Amino acid sequence: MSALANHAFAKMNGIGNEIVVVDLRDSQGRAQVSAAEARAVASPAGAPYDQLMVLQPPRLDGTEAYITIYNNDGSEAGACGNGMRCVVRRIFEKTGQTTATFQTRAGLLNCWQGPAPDLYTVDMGAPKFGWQDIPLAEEFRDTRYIELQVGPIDNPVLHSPSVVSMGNPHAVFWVDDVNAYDLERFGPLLENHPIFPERANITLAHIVNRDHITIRTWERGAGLTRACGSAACATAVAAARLKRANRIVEITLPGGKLGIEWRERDDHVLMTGTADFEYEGRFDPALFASVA
Ligand SMILES: N[C@H](CCC[C@H](N)C(=O)O)C(=O)O
Repeated sequence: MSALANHAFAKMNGIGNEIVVVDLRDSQGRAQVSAAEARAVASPAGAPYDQLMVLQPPRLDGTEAYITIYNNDGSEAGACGNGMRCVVRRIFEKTGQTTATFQTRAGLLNCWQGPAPDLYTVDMGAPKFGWQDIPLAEEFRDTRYIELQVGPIDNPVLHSPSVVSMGNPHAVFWVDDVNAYDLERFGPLLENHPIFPERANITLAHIVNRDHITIRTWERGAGLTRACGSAACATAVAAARLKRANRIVEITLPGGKLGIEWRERDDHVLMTGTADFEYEGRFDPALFASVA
């Protein structure tokens, strides 16, 4: 039987990024979730989400949990900033802690209570810029802009994105108005472009001024979302690398705003924002009847 059958979950959101948190740290035996189970949870009879955060028993001393992150198509996401803030809020409220370290595929993430009681900060680690790190299918020495476009060759609609890995692949297209493009149409084309062998999260970004950027993101494996925390980090870093923004910026997303700092001293990216609890539930075993 699925480890998720009858298991408790929390439905939350990180500025509108739909997140489900499942704590399997106490489960006897199998604490793994298959792609088919993750898709079943995302179905209308389950708890529809953009990302599912599964807490598994810690694998390293000093960490609270090993977290596996799923997109709603069942694929694994290396990183999820908004989901991390939701997990952090949940743990802090239960334990009274104000700091915690988690392990994910992208490495160790330190998290702490932010500068106000409703704010949570996640140290998302250092960005990576090498073409193999993102990864790209071919060599680009300079990833501040890469050659990639959609639309007519002589008059592309979108072109020359910056690419960054925040533990997951991001392409950031610089535009004057993030709402002027049909991201639902171009998002899937770019997400699945052969230049991205592991697909990519696709962001439109408008630099309002050196302290403020507006973005909209088409997420790999989840589609249009109201917020993507790692995309906010990727955008802040890419803009600073181009010397078009400061290392501390505010990012406005459709669902709210995030504070991002690309810290000079260690290259780490700190993301600060809210996390909202919506409801708790238990998964109906019937959801998993036909999945392995
Ligand atoms: N919403 C998430 C990112 C999910 C990324 C995922 N779509 C992928 O890389 O596959 C965030 O707040 O960072």
